[in-house]
Order: sequence, then C-alpha cells, then structure tokens
Amino acid sequence: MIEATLCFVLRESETDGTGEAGETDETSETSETDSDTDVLLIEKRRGLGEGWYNGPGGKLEPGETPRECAARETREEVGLEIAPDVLEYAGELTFLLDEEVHTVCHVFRTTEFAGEPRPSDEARPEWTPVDDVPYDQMWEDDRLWLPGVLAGDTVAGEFHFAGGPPLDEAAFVDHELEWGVSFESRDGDGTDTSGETEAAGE
Ligand SMILES: Nc1[nH]c(=O)nc2c1ncn2[C@H]1C[C@H](O)[C@@H](COP(=O)(O)OP(=O)(O)OP(=O)(O)O)O1
Repeated sequence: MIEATLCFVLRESETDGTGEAGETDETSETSETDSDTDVLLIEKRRGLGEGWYNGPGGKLEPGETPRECAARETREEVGLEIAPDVLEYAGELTFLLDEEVHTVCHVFRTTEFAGEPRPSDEARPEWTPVDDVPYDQMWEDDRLWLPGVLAGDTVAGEFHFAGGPPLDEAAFVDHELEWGVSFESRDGDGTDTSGETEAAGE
C-alpha cells in the first residue's frame, strides 16, 4: 500500500486587464470561492498520471508525516514554500485496484505560501480558475471530489479501479463518498489518532 499526498494551493485571482481570470461578473451566481479564486495545478511530467493535471504531491518518505510530505512535494515540484502546519486536512482518498488498497492519499488545501511557482522535471505549474479546472484531463475520480475540496468542504472517499496495474491504466468502476468529515484529530501531523474518522460507507 502506498501512502501519498496531494496539495491544493489557492489564491485570489489576479485581474490583469485581459478580461480573463479574475474579472468580476456581477451577474454571476457563483459563491465566494470559484470565479475569483485560482488553484495551482500541475501538468505531471512523470510517474503515475503522467500527462494529466493534478495538485502537487507524491509518496511519503520514511519518517515523514503526510503534511510534511505535502509541503516537501510542493517545494520540490513547483518551488513554493509552505509551512506544514498551515495545511488544512481536506480529504482522505483510498484508491483500490482490483479490490486491494493501492494508495491512501491525504489531500491538503492552503492559501498560505511563499514564492512563485516554477516548473521542474516533475511538473509544469499553472494557476487555474477553480471554475475552469480541466477535469477531462485529470484522473476520472477528480471531478467527484475536487470541486468540493476547492469549495472548502472535507471528504472521505473510496475509489475502485479494475484491470490494472498500473492504476492509471485501470478502469474506474465505482466509488463511495462521505462529505463534511471531521479531520480535526489530524491537525497535529496529518495522522489520525482518534479513530473518529470513518471510511466512506459501503
Ligand atoms: N486516482 C487518483 N486520483 C488523483 O487525483 N491522484 C492520484 C490518484 N492515484 C494516485 N494519485 C496521485 C497521488 C500522488 O500525489 C501521486 C502518486 O504518484 P507517483 O506514485 O507517481 O508519485 P510521484 O512520482 O508523483 O511522487 P514521488 O515519486 O514520491 O515524487 O499520484
């Protein structure tokens, strides 16, 4: 079983006079996050999900907590500095391949970061309006959980894939989601110590 992270960095959109990202549309019925918020996505250059968009992230190293991993991967992949303890625990996703747990992924969210994104061997970063996330160029499960996470909700989910490995060539067959899950016990280091968090229902 792989333990991994994803980190979604949010910022207020910049109005650049081009009429693109950040322009306020007074007639729109969008909520406080969405059209005026950007999320930092990466186009992944290698590894699982190569060629697709996602948040920065990757596998935990020995002795590392999930939030330390999320901060390190974000620094390595796109050069942003984030203090691990500012990361908000937004989701726990379990990816199963042929009914065996393949990866448990801890999802974090933050608006606090320093620096400007820059590309690396692993990733090409792109600030993207949250209303314009390219779900057709992402993992198939992302459209189910990422909009809620970007809007500030918390989620526990199980996603069933069949026919692999590798996971990114398997078929996405089923899922269960639970929203509004409390991850407060993970505020210390990203590790659940309470046993309160339930896995998504059957
Ligand atoms: N179904 C899925 N949906 C999704 O959105 N992200 C997924 C996913 N399955 C795996 N991931 C993400 C989680 C994690 O950030 C990443 C793990 O991919 P890899 O094993 O290729 O690790 P990376 O190469 O990115 O990291 P390192 O090797 O640790 O640098 O893929």
